[in-house]
Amino acid sequence: MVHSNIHTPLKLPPLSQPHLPLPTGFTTMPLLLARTPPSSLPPILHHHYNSNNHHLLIAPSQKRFPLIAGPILLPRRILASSPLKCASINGVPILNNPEASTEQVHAGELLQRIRKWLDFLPLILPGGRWWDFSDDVDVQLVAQPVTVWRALGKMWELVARDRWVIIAAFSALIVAAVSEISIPHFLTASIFSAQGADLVVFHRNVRLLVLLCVTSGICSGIRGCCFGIANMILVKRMRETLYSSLLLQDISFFDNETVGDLTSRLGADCQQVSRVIGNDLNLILRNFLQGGGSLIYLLILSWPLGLCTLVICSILAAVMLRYGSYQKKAARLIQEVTASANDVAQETFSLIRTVRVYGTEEEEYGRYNWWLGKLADISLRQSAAYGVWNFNFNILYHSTQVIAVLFGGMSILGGHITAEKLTKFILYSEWLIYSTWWVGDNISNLMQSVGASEKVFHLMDLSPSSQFTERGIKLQRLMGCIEFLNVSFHYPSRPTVSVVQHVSFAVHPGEVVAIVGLSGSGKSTLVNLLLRLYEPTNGQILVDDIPIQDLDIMWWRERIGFVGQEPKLFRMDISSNIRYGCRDVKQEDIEWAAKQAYAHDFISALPNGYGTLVDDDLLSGGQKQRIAIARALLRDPKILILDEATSALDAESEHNVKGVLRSVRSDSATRSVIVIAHRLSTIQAADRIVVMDGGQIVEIGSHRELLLRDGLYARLTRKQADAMA
Ligand SMILES: Nc1ncnc2c1ncn2[C@@H]1O[C@H](COP(=O)(O)OP(=O)(O)OP(=O)(O)O)[C@@H](O)[C@H]1O
Repeated sequence: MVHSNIHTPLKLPPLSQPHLPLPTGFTTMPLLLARTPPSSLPPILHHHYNSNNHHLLIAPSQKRFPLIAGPILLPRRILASSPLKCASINGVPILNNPEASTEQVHAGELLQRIRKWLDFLPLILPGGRWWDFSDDVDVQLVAQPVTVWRALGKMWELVARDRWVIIAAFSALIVAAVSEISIPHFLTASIFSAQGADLVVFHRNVRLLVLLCVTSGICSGIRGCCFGIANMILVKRMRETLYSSLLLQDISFFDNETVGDLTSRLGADCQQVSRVIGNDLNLILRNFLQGGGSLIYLLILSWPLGLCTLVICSILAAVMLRYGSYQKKAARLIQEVTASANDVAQETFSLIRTVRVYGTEEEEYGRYNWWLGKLADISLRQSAAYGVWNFNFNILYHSTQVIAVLFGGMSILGGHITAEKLTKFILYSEWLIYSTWWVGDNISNLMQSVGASEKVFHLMDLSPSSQFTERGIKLQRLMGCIEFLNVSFHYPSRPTVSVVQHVSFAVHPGEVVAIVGLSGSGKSTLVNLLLRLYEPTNGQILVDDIPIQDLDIMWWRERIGFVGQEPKLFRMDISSNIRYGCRDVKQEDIEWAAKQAYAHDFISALPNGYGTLVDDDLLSGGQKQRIAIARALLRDPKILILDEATSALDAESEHNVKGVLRSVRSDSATRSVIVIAHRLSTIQAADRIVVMDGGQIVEIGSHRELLLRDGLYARLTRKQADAMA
């Protein structure tokens, strides 16, 4: 009897969604399921999906494990050990056959396996689909492919300042290569002169041999050392250039990039590229010179034999080029997949508390493991390609030996060639083929490095944000008058969602203006625009009647004190955290700022006081806010922006801190303050309150005026009062 559970087709998650791990006991399922051709399965089916009632289990790749459609017989032991209740694949039911005997099941399994391998075989033949990376690695390759010449040109730009190292390295390389390639000639000549009892020639050859050995040894040492230095210079410059290029990007760039991905570019990708000069180019040139020298020597010795070897080497070169471009593609994918795996790890570790509290360690492991699987998948094909390449090399290498012995032997018998010449021929043909192999191997490594460099070069080439390149106005005296004039804005990453619409209001010098509104109404976005983290899409922001984009950005930001919603601390001591962004600050000033922010007492109670090393996790939310407030106050800013800056403080600390925010150190000056707060009780004393709703200003006035108007502000105040009651 056959039980079946037919369900509506399962909705498969899109490729970009996190991939859930297989439930326990299902790891072998894909192999067992491989039964019928994948006629009705869409290509995305190499994902597995797990919801409350369904388990959809699909082989990791349709291509390599040709899959299933139609009813599927599940062995009892799998059903027994699994949480499977019902299952279907694209609406096709998985059937459960509890009546099948163990022998039947085993025979079925064996048949399925044989069928699977038979299906699999044509795919792994040269040109088969198994080798193709295009349709089963769903990573986005953002960067345009880089040609080897362009990559080498970029690398040269980076090391050109220290060209003496490169020149020394190449000079040593040429001398060492010529010395090494001459050794077999004198070696053979010495042996045969000894055999011919020609003492003078023998001694001369031995002296030359010693000289060549010493020269090649010294030059190899210089070559290795200089290429190592060139490598170090290249990686250092590359990381410097990449890091500074990233630091100077617009904030919107970071909305689209992840931290894990960027750190992977700086780490793994730069390291991979570092091999280019020290290993790849060095060896390619050395072997190219030696191979070229051997070929000329062979053609001089015997041109028919030399031509035969040349033909074999040309075939080897053709295989090598194909292999090299395959490796380049694989390397490119490996870098992308590694970056994605890093991304997952970085996200998990930075949110480890959330992971622990929600007990999602297994899911996170599954997510990371999914990328590792992809990595292994690509590396597997890379290794297989290496095996095929080695196979070709071996065949071709031994063919030269056979040809040399066959034709050479016949020539000796015919008296056309001497035994000494044939020995030299075999030695040099071996050298030639090995050089070709090495050149091939190194070219493929070079291709891999170039493949890895694509995203790095793409990022290095990004122009810095115009904010850093344009010089703006520095005002003699800043009054602190800010005016938003019909400002509208949408985030570059969401061009269709207008976050701020036609906003107009002013903050006069010395005024405290509060911005309130429901969550997501655009309050922080207004602050982002004022800090010029983004530019308005419409309208203007004026500072003392000057458009904000005409001001020098560094000058402008130095005059603003900003405390954000969740202040972050650097992994430095507390003094350095407070001093962050301020130059020439004395310890007394730091302590003054800490006292103003009511942070001095708790800092003094720490084991090392102001010298205590902190990071983002070591202090409470309120303590971090107080340090951030001290940081802002230390600048004695003309404009102070507080975005929920006191939300984590207790009522007493908040009251105390609020008192000092308005006061400035220099008595003659005033400070304009913009406060964003959800706790409406904290902004009642503001000179004006701007009420936002859905990206628009709906009310402006003092606390009393707004209560009398009985609009959104009055409603929000009443609701908060009710909640407190
Ligand atoms: N970097 C960003 N990229 C795209 N959209 C964003 C970005 N930052 C914020 N948004 C969107 O802009 C809208 C307004 O966000 P904003 O942070 O300004 O609201 P808010 O009023 O400050 O909210 P809250 O009171 O919760 O802090 C929200 O819909 C948010 O999803």
